[in-house]
Amino acid sequence: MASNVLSDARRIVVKVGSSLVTNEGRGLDEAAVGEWARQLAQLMHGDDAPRREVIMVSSGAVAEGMKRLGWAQRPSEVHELQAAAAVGQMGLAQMYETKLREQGLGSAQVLLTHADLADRERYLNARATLLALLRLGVVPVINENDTVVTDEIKFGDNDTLGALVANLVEADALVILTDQKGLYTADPRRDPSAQFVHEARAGDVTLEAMAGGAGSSIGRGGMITKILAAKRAAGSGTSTVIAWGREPDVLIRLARGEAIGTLLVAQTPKKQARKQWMADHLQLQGAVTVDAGAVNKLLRDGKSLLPVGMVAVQGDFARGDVIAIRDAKGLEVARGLANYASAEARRLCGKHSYELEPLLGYVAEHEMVHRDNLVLMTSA
Ligand SMILES: Nc1ncnc2c1ncn2[C@@H]1O[C@H](COP(=O)(O)OP(=O)(O)O)[C@@H](O)[C@H]1O
Ligand SMILES: N[C@@H](CCC(=O)OP(=O)(O)O)C(=O)O
Repeated sequence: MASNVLSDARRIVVKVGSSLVTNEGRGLDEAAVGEWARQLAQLMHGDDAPRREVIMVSSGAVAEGMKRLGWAQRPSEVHELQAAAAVGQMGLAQMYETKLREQGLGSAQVLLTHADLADRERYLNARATLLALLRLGVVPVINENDTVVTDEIKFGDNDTLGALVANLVEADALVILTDQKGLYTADPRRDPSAQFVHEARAGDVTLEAMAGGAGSSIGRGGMITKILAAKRAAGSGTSTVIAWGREPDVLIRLARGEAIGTLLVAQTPKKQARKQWMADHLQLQGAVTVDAGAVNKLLRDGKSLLPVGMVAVQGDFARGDVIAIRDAKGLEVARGLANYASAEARRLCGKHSYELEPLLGYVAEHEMVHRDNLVLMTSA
């Protein structure tokens, strides 16, 4: 049904997991990376098909660092993990550089944190740099900047990072290569009767119930983060394929339209880029709780959020920060740029527009969040 998703894709993000890259933690799998590099070269310079732009998102720094440091057990101490990532990332970068160069391709290492993408200026900077690299025919090889991340600024897993990168560059497809053939109705390591899922809609909540955590001690996210990544990527119109990284010619065959792996088709309308940026914030500075009338105005009428509909304010945020808008049950119905800082917002709860100036001594805007700066996170 949707076999043209990959064959039509011009800009592709390929994410590879730790267990593939490091041979289940035994050490960098140069042959596998060499294989992907060969396929990338064919996709990028192929004579038989339109040329593609490819970005790699590669895990494996922690697993490779542990191997190089002689650690059998994943450390629980965060700075040890970060040290392992710093050691392993050297090996990863070196290997990609060598294997891509053997294919006549340039490569570039890009290490990101969530804080880089949450800040609008740095986000636009990262986007411009990645697009410049693609124009130059260079393959960006991206990983999380594990050495400096704290809980507040981390993506957590590279499936999420892959989706955010796909949104950042408005990729046509996200290919997640892993150690399984794709998604099964249950974790095939635990349930031998699990059925293979060939195709589904990205964002279908029934998929989340099928997907479990990581099957090995090497991977981080497991299948659930891949399913959620597909849902996230669908926001920018990106469809996702989850496939086995050792499938012969996997990338080339996918690009030819062959149905391998699990295809998760993006069907949600593409969000405007700036709204997608807001939707992709993994951590927010704060939130406002609004009444049922305000929820209706936002979801059904596409209106701005006015202070009169606000009931409570949570967190500590500044004007211009992205904040969540929650209903009385705590469900995030929308998010957007705050026109007032949290201290002022607390004073504005339930107030009509004509009350704002006497209360504050000035009026910046009548809306707490203007509809142009607002993205819905749920449907009516
Ligand atoms: N429904 C499912 N279908 C396929 N794999 C699943 C499912 N639920 C859990 N898994 C597990 O997810 C693992 C892949 O995730 P992970 O180990 O994080 O890999 P990667 O390092 O490639 O990101 C598989 O090896 C499998 O055991
Ligand atoms: N940034 C980490 C990747 C963590 C991660 O998400 O791993 P995986 O589930 O194998 O994709 C690393 O390079 O070790």
